[in-house]
Amino acid sequence: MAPAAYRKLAGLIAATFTPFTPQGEVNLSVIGPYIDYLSEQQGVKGIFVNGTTGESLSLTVAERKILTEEWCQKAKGRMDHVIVHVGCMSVKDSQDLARHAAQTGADGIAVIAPFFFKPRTAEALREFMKEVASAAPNLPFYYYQIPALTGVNVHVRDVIEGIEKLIPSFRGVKFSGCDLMDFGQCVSYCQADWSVLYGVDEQLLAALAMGAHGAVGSTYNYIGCHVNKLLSAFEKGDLVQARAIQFKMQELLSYAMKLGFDVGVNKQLMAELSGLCLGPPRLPLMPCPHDHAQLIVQKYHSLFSKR
Ligand SMILES: CC(=O)N[C@H](C=O)[C@@H](O)[C@H](O)[C@H](O)CO
Ligand SMILES: CC(=O)C(=O)O
Repeated sequence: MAPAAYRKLAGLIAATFTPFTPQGEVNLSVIGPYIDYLSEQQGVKGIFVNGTTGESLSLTVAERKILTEEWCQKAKGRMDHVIVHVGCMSVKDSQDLARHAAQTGADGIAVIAPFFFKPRTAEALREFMKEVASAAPNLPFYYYQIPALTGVNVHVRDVIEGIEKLIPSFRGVKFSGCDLMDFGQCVSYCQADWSVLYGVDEQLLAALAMGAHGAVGSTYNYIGCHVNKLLSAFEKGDLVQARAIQFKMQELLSYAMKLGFDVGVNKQLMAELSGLCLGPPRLPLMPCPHDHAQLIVQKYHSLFSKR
């Protein structure tokens, strides 16, 4: 049964960073200003919290809960969607987080595949997700495929086969892989109220051509305003303009990747561009040296003139 307030996910969704104090504790006070920044400076109206970018697998369950509460509360009336990632290695922890997200008023939940004991088949993965979804049966549920990090490479098209019968709250996929054939097959299979969202920011345009309904990614935290222009150019059929923006994103990211680009560097980049105090990443990620982030900031400004 679809919840009364269900709105199909679309457009740009920023995968948020988790703010820490300089000592490495969760810093809730940054979340209000963070939402202001996304909404006012980037024109971003959706957030995906406690995901990869949010270092969720390095957080405790208790930390994930207080973060969910703060993001949901501060997003009220400001964001169209708050999706909470609740994936854990333990199905019990995931259920606990799913239940909590429902009580907190999240608009949806997502899970990655567990990756210590990996599901070896689509069926095992579906069963895991069914258990999690059943703890929050009225909350839209999304599968989050990110094979580069989980090592779970089951085709998403196989995962979603008949999934609506097993998980009535299933509403789509966040696809952070590069296999555009699998992606296209998901779009082609998906039901009218599902969303298939793409998560490899540097090749979003290809996924839009394949029918993506929207995008979830880390870079929309700081290039959301430009990528919104990419989306409208694509909608108008102006591929030349859409490509020009995509190529700039690619230039920024390939430059960053050559220097070394992980969530710690990405977090520092966001901090420098937004002025928000996001603090260091948590171990095993290492803090990003200031001059490293500065080089990427300079590249950003040379590619995207300030608005
Ligand atoms: C591995 C990873 O973090 N993927 C993110 C989303 O899933 C992306 O948003 C990337 O950060 C982005 O595409 C830059 O490579
Ligand atoms: C990028 C993304 O979606 C995540 O951080 O989970």
